[in-house]
Amino acid sequence: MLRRFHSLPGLISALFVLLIGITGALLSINPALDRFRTSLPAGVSVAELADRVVRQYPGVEQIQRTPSGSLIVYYSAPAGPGADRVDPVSGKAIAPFVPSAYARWVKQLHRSLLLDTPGRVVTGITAVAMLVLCISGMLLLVKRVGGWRQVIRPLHGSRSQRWHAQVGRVAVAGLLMSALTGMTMSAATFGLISDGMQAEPDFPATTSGGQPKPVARLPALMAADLADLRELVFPSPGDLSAVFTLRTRQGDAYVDQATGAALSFRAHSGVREAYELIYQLHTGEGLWWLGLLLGLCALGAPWMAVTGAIVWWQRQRAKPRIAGNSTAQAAGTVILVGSENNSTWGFARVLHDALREAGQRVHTAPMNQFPERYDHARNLFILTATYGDGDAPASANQFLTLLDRVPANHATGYAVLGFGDHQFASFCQFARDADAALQAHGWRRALDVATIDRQSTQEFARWGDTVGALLGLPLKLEHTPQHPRTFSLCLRERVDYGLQEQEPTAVLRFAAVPASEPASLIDRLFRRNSLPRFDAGDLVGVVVPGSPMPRFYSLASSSRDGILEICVRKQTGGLCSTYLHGLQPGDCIAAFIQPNPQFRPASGKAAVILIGAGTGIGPLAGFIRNNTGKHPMYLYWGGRNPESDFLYEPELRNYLSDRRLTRLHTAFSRVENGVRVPIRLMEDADNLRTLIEHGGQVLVCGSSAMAGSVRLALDAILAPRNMNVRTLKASGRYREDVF
Ligand SMILES: Cc1cc2nc3c(=O)[nH]c(=O)nc-3n(C[C@H](O)[C@H](O)[C@H](O)COP(=O)(O)O)c2cc1C
Repeated sequence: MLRRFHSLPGLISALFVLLIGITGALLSINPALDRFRTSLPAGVSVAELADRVVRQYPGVEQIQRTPSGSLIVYYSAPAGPGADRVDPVSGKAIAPFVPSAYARWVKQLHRSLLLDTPGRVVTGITAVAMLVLCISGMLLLVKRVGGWRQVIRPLHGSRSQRWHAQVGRVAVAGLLMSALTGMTMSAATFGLISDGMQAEPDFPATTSGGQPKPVARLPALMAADLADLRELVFPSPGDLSAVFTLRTRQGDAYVDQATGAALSFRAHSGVREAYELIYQLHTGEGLWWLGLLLGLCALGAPWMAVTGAIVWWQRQRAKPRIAGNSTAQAAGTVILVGSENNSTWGFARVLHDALREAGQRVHTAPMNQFPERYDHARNLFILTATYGDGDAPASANQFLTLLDRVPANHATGYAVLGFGDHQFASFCQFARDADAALQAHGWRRALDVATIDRQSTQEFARWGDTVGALLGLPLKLEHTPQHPRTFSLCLRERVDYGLQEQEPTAVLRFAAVPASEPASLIDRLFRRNSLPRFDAGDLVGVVVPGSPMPRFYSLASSSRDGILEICVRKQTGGLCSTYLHGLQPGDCIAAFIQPNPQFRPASGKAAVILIGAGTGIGPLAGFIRNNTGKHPMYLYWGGRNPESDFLYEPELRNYLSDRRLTRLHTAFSRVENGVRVPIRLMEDADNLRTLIEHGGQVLVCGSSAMAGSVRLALDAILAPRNMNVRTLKASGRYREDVF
């Protein structure tokens, strides 16, 4: 919803935002140029200046001071009227004042797109759109990084996404100010609000009518400081009843040319002063440095418009395409999909097409778009993946809440198909939860919940047969999933552990270029052959030759480290771990990155408690390596034997000495009086309780059995403070990467 609120006004106004941003940036240079062309002497009165000007220009009609300090004299001379920029010290001409046609054109383009009133309406609306974009963009960013405190953290996502958000968070303050002030100025132009400019002083009913005094001796002009001057209009020569019009920062007055008295004076109203401040904050006039800052921010606007459009386009292209999708109301069958990385959509599309071929009207949508009404639906199929430790994937994270709002339809029979991986303890847990919730809400179950392990083509085809039998249709569901485009990784280095314990474990470090071929200058310049962007805690999908299913490993490095590092234990009969353990430096593999953004240490001063066992140390070591800010980090790690499988031992010692790691607690099980991680946690219970009470975050990585016993230990540790793992999880302070 928030994203739509951001992208819709963004797409509609992109062209205008682009134009107004560029012209705004160009205009922002003028106050600075103006400021550096003139410097006003201090302590000079308007009378002194007027006197100097009159000496040089006997036919002076008006002296104007621009907000940036330039003095313009308008005069009449025998050769005709003219205007000069003058030196305030001598009153002499610096140069003829010829307003730049180019600057005027840019200003008109900025204000009205050269279209007069309709153009002004459009620029006013664009200012409103910019305001909406700034606010919604900021909220989206906060949501994406996981809170206001995290907004300055490095960003993830595609290059355009990162650049869009990167520039956005720098420019947002300036753009917000320009949008707000621009909106106010537009509203004043159309008379929707007052700018306070209408209030003129009353024209004096009578004047002294005496002989004019020299301008240098007129008290009202002597009392006015040049720094406050806006405009001085001279009386027509020879007209004894005429007066000077003096406009200053404080207000406007008429001045008797014989006595020099201010005949009437009207101070500027609060509204006018506010409007002038808004004008200044928008244009930077009189505040050249602000003008330049706003100009830089305004340059961000076209950048945001272009990158925003690219991000939108990429998202559209990535959206699963479902041909012949009926509306929810018209459809006889509804398919709802819960997916994080889109592979479940491929299965849903096959089911959708097969049902359509069998003559059904089918509506397929994400689970988060659970329609409130289906008038004709007799079948509801839910195909969903599971993430985290039994949690909902992104496109289904609202489903259980939505279920409370949608009344059960007894004419509709439902069937849930879960997609998951048996390596995870909570295999297809979210599918089971969705099934249980539907039943609890009174929906009619047509088929028992079924599960698909690792996107198995055969299991899906078998489920298709069951569905076909249920519907009385000849359904043939054939789908072989495609994994994302892979890139090549070549092994640079390996460090072997665990041989003594018959538990071979290796830290494998890969680079994008084979070790034998150093990257060429061209490659380096264009980042060819470089690693894609990833962070410690993300996953790498390794594709074993001849196996259709990739295997995932948690990353122990970030792409900034220049290597891709994983920690792999050789499993008995494990296809991928055997393949990886067989690699020698120089050997290359095919792989792809799967982001896992929720498994990250929070920024800030609160402690990060890292808990792991075995190869679970991988991402945790990566987090510590990146902790260059030396935030408090505590590691509790369990292995078998310190002699043979103390993974990352030298690195951890270095991290302790340079304070990237605050404290290390190890637990070895295959030594005399061996212990496991939960025991170490219990021994350090007081400290852990205090750290967590003060906002500490817990990140756990390891086997599901270890994660289960860690949960139990922490529940016991936190019980005296009425806290538990469940509440920490709900507030995002307890994250697990479990295998
Ligand atoms: C980080 C991560 C966590 C996962 N957690 C679970 C889990 O707890 N239980 C499970 O059965 N499968 C889990 N899986 C496996 C996915 O549910 C499975 O690969 C699914 O087919 C992905 O579907 P999708 O591409 O549509 O998101 C996880 C996968 C990843 C990458």
